[in-house]
Amino acid sequence: MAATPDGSGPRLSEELAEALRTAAVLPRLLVCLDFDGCVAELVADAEAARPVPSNAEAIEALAGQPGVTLAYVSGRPLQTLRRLAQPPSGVLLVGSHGAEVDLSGAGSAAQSAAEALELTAAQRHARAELVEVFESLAAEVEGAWVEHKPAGAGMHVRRVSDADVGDALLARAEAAAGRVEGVHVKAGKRILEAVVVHATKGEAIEQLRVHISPDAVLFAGDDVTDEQGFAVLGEGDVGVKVGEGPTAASHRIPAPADLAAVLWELVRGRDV
Ligand SMILES: O=P(O)(O)OC[C@H]1O[C@H](O[C@H]2O[C@H](CO)[C@@H](O)[C@H](O)[C@H]2O)[C@H](O)[C@@H](O)[C@@H]1O
Repeated sequence: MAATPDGSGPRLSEELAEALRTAAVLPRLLVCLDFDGCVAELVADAEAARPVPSNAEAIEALAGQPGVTLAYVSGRPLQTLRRLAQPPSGVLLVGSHGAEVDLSGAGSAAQSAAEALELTAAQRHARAELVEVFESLAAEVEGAWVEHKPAGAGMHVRRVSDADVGDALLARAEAAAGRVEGVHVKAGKRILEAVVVHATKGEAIEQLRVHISPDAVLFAGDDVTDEQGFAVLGEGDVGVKVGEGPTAASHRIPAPADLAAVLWELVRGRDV
């Protein structure tokens, strides 16, 4: 059953509901959301990922609240994030784990080429080498594919039928990326990303905090890279880990379908 504006549907822990009610009444609230595995379910075809409909509805409602700023903080390239998430206007966008930022709040409206990530000659060279090496490794394993990203490349193995074969490919990709100068590696869910620009979700959230000056920050995410986001949260902030696994987040919900209940709790809290 999907979460609804009146609070029926999935139930949150009392601790999380209380933390949300406390945050909801503050004058300025910054709500940062990871995309894949948080707003959208994880799917085999990365291009098919879309917000869970009840999450999209709650995001629309929360984004329209005075004093609330919503931001997607994602590993997706900015343009892909905009196309797949279809954010309402006013929503800020952070892509490529923080390497790409759109603070215009233009929502899903198309942006100019001016926002393209600028790489140095050395970074361009390293990125090209990464893409080439990853493509040749992926060609050896059925189902593996390489996502070409502005700051690097991602080796995907979700479609590799044998998990051990996928894991072995991720290990080979990590070793190969380690041999390319200036490359940072990020492990994710059935993906190994290698990037030529240093950026973390923690730094991105701190940048948004300076930009917005909120009284509290909520960050929800599901992946290993989201832990750097949870790490920069402080007293009065709310961290929500989606799904299982170790986390520094103070609260947890079982799945992306439960995120709407979190967002509606904030909407209701601001209405009182
Ligand atoms: O920070 P996020 O918004 O969570 O983005 C992280 C990566 O998400 C995408 O990959 C993941 O989702 C895919 C679609 O569900 C799934 O097929 C894949 O296995 C996951 O790792 C995306 O493709 C990456 O570029 C993002 O960095």
